[in-house]
Amino acid sequence: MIVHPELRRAARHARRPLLAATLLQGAATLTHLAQAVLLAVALADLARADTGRLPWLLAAVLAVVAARALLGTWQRRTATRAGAGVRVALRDELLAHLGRLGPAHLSTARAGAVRTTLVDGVEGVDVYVSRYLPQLLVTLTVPLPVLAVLAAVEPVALLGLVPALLLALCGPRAWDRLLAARGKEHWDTYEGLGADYLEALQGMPALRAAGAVGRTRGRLEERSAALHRATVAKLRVSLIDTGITDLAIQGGTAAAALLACWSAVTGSTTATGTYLVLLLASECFRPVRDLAREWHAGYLGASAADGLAALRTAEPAVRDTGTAPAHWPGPPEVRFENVGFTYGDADTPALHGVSFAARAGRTTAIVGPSGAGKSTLIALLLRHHDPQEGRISLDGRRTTEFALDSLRQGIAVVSQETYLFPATIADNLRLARPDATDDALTAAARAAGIHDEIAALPDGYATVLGERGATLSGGQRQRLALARALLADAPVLVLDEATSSVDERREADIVRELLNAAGGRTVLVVAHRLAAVRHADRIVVLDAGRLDAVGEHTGLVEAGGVYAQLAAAGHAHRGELAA
Ligand SMILES: Nc1ncnc2c1ncn2[C@@H]1O[C@H](COP(=O)(O)OP(=O)(O)OP(=O)(O)O)[C@@H](O)[C@H]1O
Repeated sequence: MIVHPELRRAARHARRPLLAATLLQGAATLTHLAQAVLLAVALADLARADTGRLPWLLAAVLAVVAARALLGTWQRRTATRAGAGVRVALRDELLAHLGRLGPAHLSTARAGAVRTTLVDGVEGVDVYVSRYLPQLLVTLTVPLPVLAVLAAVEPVALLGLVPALLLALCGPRAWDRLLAARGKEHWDTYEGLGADYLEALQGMPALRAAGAVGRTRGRLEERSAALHRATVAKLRVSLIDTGITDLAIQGGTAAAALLACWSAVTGSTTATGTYLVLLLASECFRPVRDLAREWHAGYLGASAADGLAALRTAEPAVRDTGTAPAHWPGPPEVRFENVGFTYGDADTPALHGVSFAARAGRTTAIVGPSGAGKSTLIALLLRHHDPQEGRISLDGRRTTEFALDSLRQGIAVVSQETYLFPATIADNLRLARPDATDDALTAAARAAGIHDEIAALPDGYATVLGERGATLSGGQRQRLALARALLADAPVLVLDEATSSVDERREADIVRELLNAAGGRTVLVVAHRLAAVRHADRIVVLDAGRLDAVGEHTGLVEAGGVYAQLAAAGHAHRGELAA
């Protein structure tokens, strides 16, 4: 008997169709009982050589069989609807929660494992709800009225049936804990294997470059073998479960038959009573047999239940308690005041006492050596985390006061990692604004310096991109992502290493064009290469999590601090490349 609080909770999403499916299942089971009663009466008549009622009885049996076929079809349809309802509601709920968890969650959880839970885990719950649960409810209720009928006909038959029923239903419970542990082990291995495969596929270029494809294949084979072992271990325990149930069913039916025969021999029961006991004894166990048949369906859902519960109850890194809409009359000023932040159990803070303002409608560049805290600053602005010290505000209002969705919609981000979906270029652009006109698409693409290349493609904006935008070069993908951000028309635009895949001269041009196109927005540009930021209205220099300086290009170079070192390193690098 497989029950899990998470599965009970999921079933609530489709209470009505589930109730209907259970009632129909019960009705279909009752047709077996009716059939048994009719056949018992017919056999008793035959034994007495009384054939007067026989045609009617046989016609009634046929009607019952037809009714069962109808009820069965109706039940399957209703159960499928219940399962689909649960599946859709559960996925909606989990996806909405994943949205609240944000990218911070995926920096600790493995994407492949989350995918397995969302796809296979939810499918498992669907099957549990649509097949196992109705049968479980029927199994717990139907044998009781059958036993009551048998008690009226031949009470002595209960001596064989009741202990056997109790053994069939309660015996396997002794193994429940072990079975649950094996199920969890199996699910964890399955989830891990899914994550391994996804990471191996996504990281194939890096694995090839490092000559590690063979080693990875070996590891995946080991993981597959571990999954096989977990499956066999699970099946071994389940065989004990099935064995006990079968033993009880066979033993109970045989005992009831023997007792019925004994009653017939001693003459304490009528012929009809004896046939009734013989046929109903078997029907008494039918729901238990049917439940055993659906066991696998139930087990799949139960194995996934812990993973689903973990994902559903995962705590987001930030609380969405703000209510203010992120709408401003003009582009807002973004202000960081004494911001301090330390990741999880890191020893040193990623940011410490950082204060500066990105002026409204202007471009502010954030530069600094690797690990200086630039990306962390942007993550805090987007509230992927909240700072432990200080405050970040937009036009004087703390980021925590805005509704999270609204805040994130108000800030368009183009990061180093662009994601393009396997769809047309136009569809990828319209992700940002579904109602954008073709002219708006072209204008954004022009500003991002990608229009001419799109127009030169045989299908232009209707070109279908490969998986993760694979049919475009890295630089083209980044510029397409830039166009998408421009189209979003958010008052704040963040370019986080957004042009790092573009060559340096092109980068400076694109950034200049972009800043023209982004006119009227507050822009924050994070870049390694200073060519991309030298024309910014203001440059913020970070070093090891602290603010080193704020100024504009010439002044900062003359001041001779970290910025001047970065500029010198850039010159040296260009020199090396030219040599
Ligand atoms: N998810 C994380 N968990 C723990 N520490 C982190 C995490 N992300 C960044 N850090 C640490 O925080 C510090 C700042 O990192 P951050 O990525 O913000 O720097 P950055 O200036 O953007 O670097 P880069 O230019 O190399 O991208 C670094 O010491 C880094 O190791």
